[in-house]
Amino acid sequence: MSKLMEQFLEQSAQAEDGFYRMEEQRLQAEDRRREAEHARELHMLQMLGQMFASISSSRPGSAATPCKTAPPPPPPPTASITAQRKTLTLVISAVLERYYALGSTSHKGMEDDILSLVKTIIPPLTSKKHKGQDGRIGIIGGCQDYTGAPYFAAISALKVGADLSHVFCTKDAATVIKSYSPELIVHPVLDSPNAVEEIEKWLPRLHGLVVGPGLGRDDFLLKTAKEVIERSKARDIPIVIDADGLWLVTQQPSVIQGYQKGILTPNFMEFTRLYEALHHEPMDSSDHQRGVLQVSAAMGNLTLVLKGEQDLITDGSRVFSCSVEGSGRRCGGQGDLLSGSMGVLAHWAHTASTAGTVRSVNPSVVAAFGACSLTRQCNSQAFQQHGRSTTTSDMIQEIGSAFKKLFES
Ligand SMILES: NC(=O)C1=CN([C@@H]2O[C@H](COP(=O)(O)OP(=O)(O)OC[C@H]3O[C@@H](n4cnc5c(N)ncnc54)[C@H](O)[C@@H]3O)[C@@H](O)[C@H]2O)[C@@H](O)CC1
Ligand SMILES: Nc1ncnc2c1ncn2[C@@H]1O[C@H](COP(=O)(O)OP(=O)(O)OP(=O)(O)O)[C@@H](O)[C@H]1O
Repeated sequence: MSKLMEQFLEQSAQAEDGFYRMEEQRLQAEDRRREAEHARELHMLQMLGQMFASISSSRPGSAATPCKTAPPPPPPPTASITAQRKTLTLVISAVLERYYALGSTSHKGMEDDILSLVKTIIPPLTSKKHKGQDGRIGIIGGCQDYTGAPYFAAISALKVGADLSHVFCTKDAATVIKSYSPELIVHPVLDSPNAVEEIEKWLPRLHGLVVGPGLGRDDFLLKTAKEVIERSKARDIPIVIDADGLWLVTQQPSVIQGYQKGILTPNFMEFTRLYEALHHEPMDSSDHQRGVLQVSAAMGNLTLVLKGEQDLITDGSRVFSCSVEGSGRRCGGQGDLLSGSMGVLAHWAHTASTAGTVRSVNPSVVAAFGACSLTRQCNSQAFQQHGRSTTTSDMIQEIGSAFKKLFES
C-alpha cells in the first residue's frame, strides 16, 4: 500500500514538473513573439513618422526639403482641407507619441520628429478667439544697466504669437523700454517696496513667465524675483529662467528644484556656475551630455537647455540636441529672443499636454526644442542678409518667416 502511494506521489510530481516545463516554454515563446511584434511595430512607426514628417515638410516654402520645381499655387483653404490637415496633425502626433512611448533610442530623424511635435502644439488662428487666449506672457527683468534684454524677450514673445506681453522692470528702466515699443505693457514696479504684491496682482492673468533677462544682480531685485517665482509655482504657471535669474538659481537652487513646468536656459558660463554650485567640483567640459543630465537630475528632473554649437535639451531622462543651422555670429541678446519665445511655447505645450495632444514627451522639452530651432533659424536668416553686422533686432525681424518655415509649412 505504501509502495503504491509512493509510486503515485512520484508520478504526480513528474506530471507537475512536466506541466511547469511546458508552461515555461510557452511563456518564453510568448515573450519572443511579443518582442518580435514590438520590434515590427517600432520599425513601422519609425517609417510612418518619417513619411509623415516628409509629407508635412515638403509643402511649399519648407526649410527642410527645398523643392526643385516650383510648386503649384496652393488652393484656397476649404473646410475639408482644414479638416484633413487637422487629421494629419493628429495622426502625426499619435504616431510620434507611440514611437516615443515604445522607447526608441534611434537618433536618426529625431530633430524632424520633435519638430513635428512642436507643430502640433501651435494653436490655430481662428476668428473665434478673444485677445489673450493665445498667451499673456510676463518678463521679470529690466534695470538701470539692462533695458535691451527684457525688450528683446518681450517683443519676441509677441512676435511668436502671444497676444500680450508684460514687462515688470525697475522704475528707471520702464520709460526706456516703453520708448522702444508701444506694443509692450510695461510695469515700473520691480524696485518698489511692495514689488511682489504689485506683480502678484497680474499673475492670475499670465500664462507664462520669463525670469531674468536684464534683471541684474542687486539683492533686492533677486529677492523679489525669488518671491515671484514661488508665487507663480503655486499658480502652476510655466516659468523659463535665464540670465540673472540663473544667478539666483545658482545661489538658491531650491527656488525652482523639482518644478516640472520650469525650464532653465544657461549659456556655457551660466551652466558651469550652476554645475559647480550643485556638484561642488569642476565640470568635465569634454562631456556636455553627461553634464546636462547631471544638472537636470540634481535639479529634480527640471528641463534644461545648454546653449551652444548644438543646444542640448534634457529633462534628465534623455538628451535631445538641436542643431538647426545658425551662423557664426553671436550677438548679445539672442538668448533673450530664445527665452521670450520659449515662454510662449511653454504655455502652448502645457495646454496641448492637458488636452492630451502631447503625452509621452515632456511638454517643456517640446517647447524648449521649438524655441531653440526658431532662434537658430532666425540667426541663419538674419545672417544671410546682414553677415557680420547681424544684431538681435535683425533676428527679431525674421521671427515671422522663420516660424512659418519651421512650423507652418
Ligand atoms: N542689450 C541688453 O540689455 C542685453 C543684456 N543682457 C543681460 O546682461 C546681463 C548679464 O549677462 P551676461 O551673459 O553678460 O552675464 P555673465 O556674467 O553670465 O557672462 C559673463 C561673461 O561670460 C561670457 N560668455 C558667455 N558665453 C561664453 C562661453 N561660451 N565661453 C566663454 N565665455 C562666455 C559673456 O560674454 C560674458 O562676458 C543679463 O541680465 C542679460 O540678460 C544680455 O542679455 C545681452 C543683451
Ligand atoms: N556656437 C553656436 N552655434 C550656433 N548657434 C548658437 C551657438 N551658440 C549659441 N547659439 C544659439 O544662440 C542662442 C542663444 O545662445 P547664447 O549663447 O548667445 O545665449 P546668451 O549668452 O544667454 O545670450 P544673451 O546675449 O541674450 O545673454 C542659443 O539658443 C543657440 O540657438
